[in-house]
Amino acid sequence: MTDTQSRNGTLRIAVPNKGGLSGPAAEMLREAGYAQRQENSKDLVLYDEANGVEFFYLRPRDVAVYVGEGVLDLGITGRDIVVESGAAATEVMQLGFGASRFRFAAPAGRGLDVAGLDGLRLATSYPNLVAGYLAEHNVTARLIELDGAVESSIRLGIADAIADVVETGTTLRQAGLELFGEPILTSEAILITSADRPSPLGLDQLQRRLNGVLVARNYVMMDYDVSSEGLDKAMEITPGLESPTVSSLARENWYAVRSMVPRRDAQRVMDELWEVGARAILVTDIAACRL
Ligand SMILES: Nc1ncnc2c1ncn2[C@@H]1O[C@H](COP(=O)(O)OP(=O)(O)OP(=O)(O)O)[C@@H](O)[C@H]1O
Ligand SMILES: O=P(O)(O)OC[C@H]1O[C@H](OP(=O)(O)OP(=O)(O)O)[C@H](O)[C@@H]1O
Ligand SMILES: [Mg+2]
Repeated sequence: MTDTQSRNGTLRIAVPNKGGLSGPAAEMLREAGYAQRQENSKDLVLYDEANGVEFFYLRPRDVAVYVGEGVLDLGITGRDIVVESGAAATEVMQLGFGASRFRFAAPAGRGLDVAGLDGLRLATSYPNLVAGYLAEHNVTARLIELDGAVESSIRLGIADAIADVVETGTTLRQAGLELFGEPILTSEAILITSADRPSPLGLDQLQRRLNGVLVARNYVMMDYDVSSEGLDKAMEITPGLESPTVSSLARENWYAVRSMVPRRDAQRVMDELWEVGARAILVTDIAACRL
């Protein structure tokens, strides 16, 4: 069998081969128990026999095309890229990495707004996404399509404003630009499938695994001891996902409580538990879970 021939019953998943999404996508799949190619590998395809999944390493923009055409069952890429491609792809789940906003920017102090773009030159690598937004707002600008480093286009005199991916905003600031208008799109890495075909077999299991990774990343397990006086208040502080586990301790009127807590709240929750009399408060990472 050649690299790209279909294997019966195998789930075929497109994964970014390059760019900012490629490392985190592979890491997430690895954490979900799938085989992934080695870092810096140039492999185009990887067959994970144990899980019955075949991974195809493609350009992020092409991921949307292959999945939209129904050639591959599922794909991981950015929401902005999917919208730009116009592919017939449906978002199945958000993956919690690759977050960005797609925004307009112009030289700082120019005071431009979206209506003011009428008749101006607007540089972008996402012309379809921008054209759709401008049409909705009845604005006609001349789109200058560039491959990247769009922030330089104004200084170089080819454009008056830009529309581009913003993560930290550092690139914009360094180019002396400032944001204007509302975000055109809020993006992150997503799992997509064909809009025209039935859900592929195996999607549910993949989703459960990826969800498990998200929960393991975003939650910690918190254990503590508390006396009967503080128990109700403590349980209010740590309600858990469904309900905390409460077990009696050998010491009379004392309980051991176990509950999942959002990772980012862990320190605040520990302070609050301490205030209501909880002691021996322990936080542990969740290595994996299925909820
Ligand atoms: N700081 C960032 N810069 C660029 N893209 C980002 C950033 N943060 C998140 N993303 C997302 O990554 C995707 C862009 O991936 P893509 O591979 O096209 O570009 P890249 O990561 O900038 O790589 P390159 O430009 O080197 O090809 C988009 O979905 C975008 O929203
Ligand atoms: O808000 P920031 O954190 O500064 O990140 C956003 C910048 O990063 C990306 O550029 P990239 O490095 O991918 O180069 P490119 O423009 O050539 O794609 C993107 O196109 C922005 O320019
Ligand atoms: Mg880029």
